[in-house]
Amino acid sequence: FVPTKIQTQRTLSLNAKAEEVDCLVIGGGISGSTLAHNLDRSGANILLAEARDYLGGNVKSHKTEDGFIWEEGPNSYATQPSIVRIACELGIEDQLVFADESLPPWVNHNGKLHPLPKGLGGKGPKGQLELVFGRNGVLKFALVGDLLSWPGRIRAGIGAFLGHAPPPEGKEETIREWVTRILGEEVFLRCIDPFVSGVYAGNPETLSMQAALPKINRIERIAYSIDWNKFGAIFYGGLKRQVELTKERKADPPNPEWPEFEYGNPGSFKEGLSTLPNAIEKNLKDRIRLEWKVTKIERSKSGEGYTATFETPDGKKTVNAKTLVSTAPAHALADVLAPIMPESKDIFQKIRKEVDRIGIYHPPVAAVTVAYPKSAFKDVELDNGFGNLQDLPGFGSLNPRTEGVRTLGTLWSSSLFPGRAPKDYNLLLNYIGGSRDVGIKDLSEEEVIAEVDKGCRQVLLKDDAPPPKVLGMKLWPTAIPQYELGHLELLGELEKAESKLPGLWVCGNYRSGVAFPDCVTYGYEHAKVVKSFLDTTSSTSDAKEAAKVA
Ligand SMILES: Cc1cc2nc3c(=O)[nH]c(=O)nc-3n(C[C@H](O)[C@H](O)[C@H](O)COP(=O)(O)OP(=O)(O)OC[C@H]3O[C@@H](n4cnc5c(N)ncnc54)[C@H](O)[C@@H]3O)c2cc1C
Ligand SMILES: C=Cc1c2[nH]c(c1C)Cc1[nH]c(c(CCC(=O)O)c1C)Cc1[nH]c(c(C)c1CCC(=O)O)Cc1[nH]c(c(C)c1C=C)C2
Repeated sequence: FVPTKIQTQRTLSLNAKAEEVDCLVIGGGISGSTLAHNLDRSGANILLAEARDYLGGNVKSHKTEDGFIWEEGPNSYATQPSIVRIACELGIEDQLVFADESLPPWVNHNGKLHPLPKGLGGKGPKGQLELVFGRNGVLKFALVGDLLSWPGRIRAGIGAFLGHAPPPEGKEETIREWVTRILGEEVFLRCIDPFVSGVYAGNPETLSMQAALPKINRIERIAYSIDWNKFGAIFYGGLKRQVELTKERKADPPNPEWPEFEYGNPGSFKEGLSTLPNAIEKNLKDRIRLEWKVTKIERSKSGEGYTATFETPDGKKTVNAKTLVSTAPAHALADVLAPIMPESKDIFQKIRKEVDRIGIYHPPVAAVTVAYPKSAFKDVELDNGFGNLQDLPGFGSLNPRTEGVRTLGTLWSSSLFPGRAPKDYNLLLNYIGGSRDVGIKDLSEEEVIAEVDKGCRQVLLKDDAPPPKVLGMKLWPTAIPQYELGHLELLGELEKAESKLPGLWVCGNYRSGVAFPDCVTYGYEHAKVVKSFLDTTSSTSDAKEAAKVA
């Protein structure tokens, strides 16, 4: 119990210190920091508040004295114009590095590595037909090296070209249901299952096809919209999607002064991905509040805008903001938003029977970086003329869940970008855990590293390889949001609740896409939305003031 008088005094002293801003951005990951950067450039008076003591969220790069550069979270991005644009604005364009796009991702099948087809990240085996879908939704026509058996290829060919069962009416499909319906079980197990691990660390039996891989799902909808489920219907959908992509690119072409880049090419910065948030931090300086954790968001007492309360190393702080954007993860929000958005608990803590979850699930993933001498790698020639495994010619390797390797996948970091390891070493970033292996969070660091070392030996190393040089092991307890069945419905509810709160937006990678470039593009696009809102409301209040004076 606090006597009313003291309570009032405390409120007054808090109010006396409250900062006033045009836009308060909560969460300093890639979404929040790029949004703050763009708003600041537009002339808005902003504040960026982040719970941790650095900007970047799950992006964190390291450099060691003995010449390794490694990442605790994401390793690369598939290049989009938004990344090149922001790098130029921040003066870090000379730090951009792009990998050789012909480096394929490999899939481990029956103890042998097979290049993953073009469109799922790789260039694919030359001169062969593919039969899978690219992430951007473009259907490629190729048969995949010897990753698929002949019956598997025939089944996929029939499904793609001659016809398949129509989508079930009124029922949302999982990724597994969608792929097996169209292309068959083998394509699912050998191509799509590892691909889903390599993006969501997820479970294709609970991920929603429509929500998690929307561009691919759209191809089928386009094909069905022309009611032509015969030879070439999906082919037509793929072509139509390709035309749409070309139009999108032509509508917003890259600035000719920017460094040249290829859409979708894997990229980073010379000293790692943290170069981006570090440059934003340097630019925004006193507009950033680190170790500020938001605990409550309310309507401002004035009735205009919002008041956010933070726990900080200097005690409780409040900020009054005309507009407020949250980019904090979904699991951090239910209580914080409750005073202003009564629906928030229903949305962010919803019991979702269809997938046996509460709210939007973020599974644990451990990122373990290890290095082995090049001589420790198997001396075997890889398929399709890519060279010897000792040179690690590729993006990385993925382990389908049927292969008995606990590690989901290994990025061949020193092959992707030059200068990441001393010349006698190969640097490997392993991801282990995810929706289908949540037990990872209960292991000790040593146990996780031992599992990763075992996986590297199963796939890449000679029997007598020395123990690894361990550079880092980071457990992300809530790593990547899962776009599972019911996700789009949940986002619909959020949109409805948000529409009742003008000038407040609840955003993040659970809404605008999980990829690093999606977050950078979001920061660019959403700044326009906020700025336009600020401009409209300030011209309305100017008009009101003018009317009063008159
Ligand atoms: C292990 C891993 C590997 C990945 N690999 C890749 C990859 O190779 N390529 C790729 O494109 N993408 C990759 N991703 C995905 C991509 O990195 C993320 O989706 C992206 O970085 C998310 O950025 P964000 O700003 O939306 O969220 P976050 O990075 O989660 O940022 C949200 C921020 O909000 C802060 N916050 C939380 N609660 C509060 C609070 N109460 N008050 C204030 N602040 C709060 C957090 O501290 C955090 O900094 C990977 C992700 C992970 C986890
Ligand atoms: C095996 C586990 C994981 C690997 N990466 C991730 C996990 C969980 C996380 C991740 N990787 C990418 C994204 C963004 C996806 C997107 O929508 O673009 C996320 C969330 C990027 C990515 N991963 C692979 C490809 C081909 C791409 C796109 C290209 C790029 O960003 O440069 C495949 C892949 N992922 C992993 C490996 C080992 C691998 C292929 C060999 C690791």
